[in-house]
Amino acid sequence: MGFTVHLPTLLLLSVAINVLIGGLLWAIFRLRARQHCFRLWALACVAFAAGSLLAGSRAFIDAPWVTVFLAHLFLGLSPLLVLAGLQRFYGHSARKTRRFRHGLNAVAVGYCLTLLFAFQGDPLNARFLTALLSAAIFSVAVYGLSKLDTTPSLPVGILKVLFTMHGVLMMSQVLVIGADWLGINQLHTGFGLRLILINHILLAMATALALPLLAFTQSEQRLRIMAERDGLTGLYNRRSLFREGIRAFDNALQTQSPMAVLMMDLDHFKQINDRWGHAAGDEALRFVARTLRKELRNDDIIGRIGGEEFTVVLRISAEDDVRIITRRLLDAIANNGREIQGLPLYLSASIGGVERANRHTTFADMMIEADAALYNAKNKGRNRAEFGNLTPETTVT
Ligand SMILES: Nc1nc2c(ncn2[C@@H]2O[C@H](COP(=O)(O)OP(=O)(O)OP(=O)(O)O)[C@@H](O)[C@H]2O)c(=O)[nH]1
Repeated sequence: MGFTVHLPTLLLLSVAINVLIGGLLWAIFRLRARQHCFRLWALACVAFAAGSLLAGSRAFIDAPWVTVFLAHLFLGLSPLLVLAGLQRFYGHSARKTRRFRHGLNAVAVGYCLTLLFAFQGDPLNARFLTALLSAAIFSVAVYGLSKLDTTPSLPVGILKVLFTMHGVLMMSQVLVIGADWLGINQLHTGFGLRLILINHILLAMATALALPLLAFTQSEQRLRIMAERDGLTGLYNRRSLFREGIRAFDNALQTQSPMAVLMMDLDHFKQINDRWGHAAGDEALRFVARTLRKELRNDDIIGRIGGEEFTVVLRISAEDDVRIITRRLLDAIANNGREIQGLPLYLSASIGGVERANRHTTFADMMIEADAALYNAKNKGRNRAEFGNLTPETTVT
């Protein structure tokens, strides 16, 4: 049983879908504080739809300037606009952006001029050029995406696959036409190109759908980060620190493994704010967050649970000595926090620590004890650590 696709139907479907997605992207552009990548992607969809429509009307209109030249102008412009949108979306530095935009403008003008001189009414010439340009653009896009160290990774992965397929398809088109010109084509050129065109239309639709997905997953992730993280330091906020702490506690309880909680409070922080201003205080808080990240392991849970109050949940092993870790933290803060951004802040902190023991039935029990130990450390003169009850019979070994 032969498989046939009615090309005009597919073409019309692609035009309709691209116009619809273009409209959706334009609406996102209007809604999202005029984020320009969406306008560029909307225009890319419309350019693709216009190009497809003009190219498809070749059967009815005998005007190569419209059905070949103009059609391919739109079809070539479409991937350029997608690339320009991606560049805007990931927002590089102003200088890089300017250079990139000049580069894209130069490629667009070069493409128009080459098309103008080369097409000579022959659709194959125009297809060859557009395919060559598209293959190059998709390769640049894949290269750019793979250089990005960004999340969410799923839509980026989808786009990379789609762009790679686009690139390979466009290169096949170049090769099929090239082979035909050289007279070494074993395939029926019309059939080969038709197959490529069908795949290209399907891929263009998939790409148009993947672009809003990229945007929505990114904003969803931003919202999650805003809900979970402390805006000033990027550490866990109070709520997520408790959530992660409870998870770690339950896990340690189940596996009967040790863990520790450290509650840290900066000393005389009010004086720093009063003397050097709130901005210097904020900088000091960021410095403490950086220090904690640097001194602790990646799987330790670090949060800012109040103004100048931090909490760390340590997943320790039996060999780890919490006192040594705690001393290291206090020393790092006191030694490196003498001067922050040229200001003599002389930061120091106090820590209340506790190791999980059989008397703890919940994470909150550990937090209460750590808090009491912190209170103790403050009372005993600050810049020191005090620990909860660590008697051998109650401590997990
Ligand atoms: N810059 C800055 N200051 C903050 C922030 N959150 C809380 N603070 C300040 O932190 C200070 C905390 O002061 P206190 O609770 O009196 O504690 P302290 O001065 O550190 O004294 P001790 O803890 O007893 O050593 C207050 O002045 C708050 O305004 C913040 O996000 N940024």
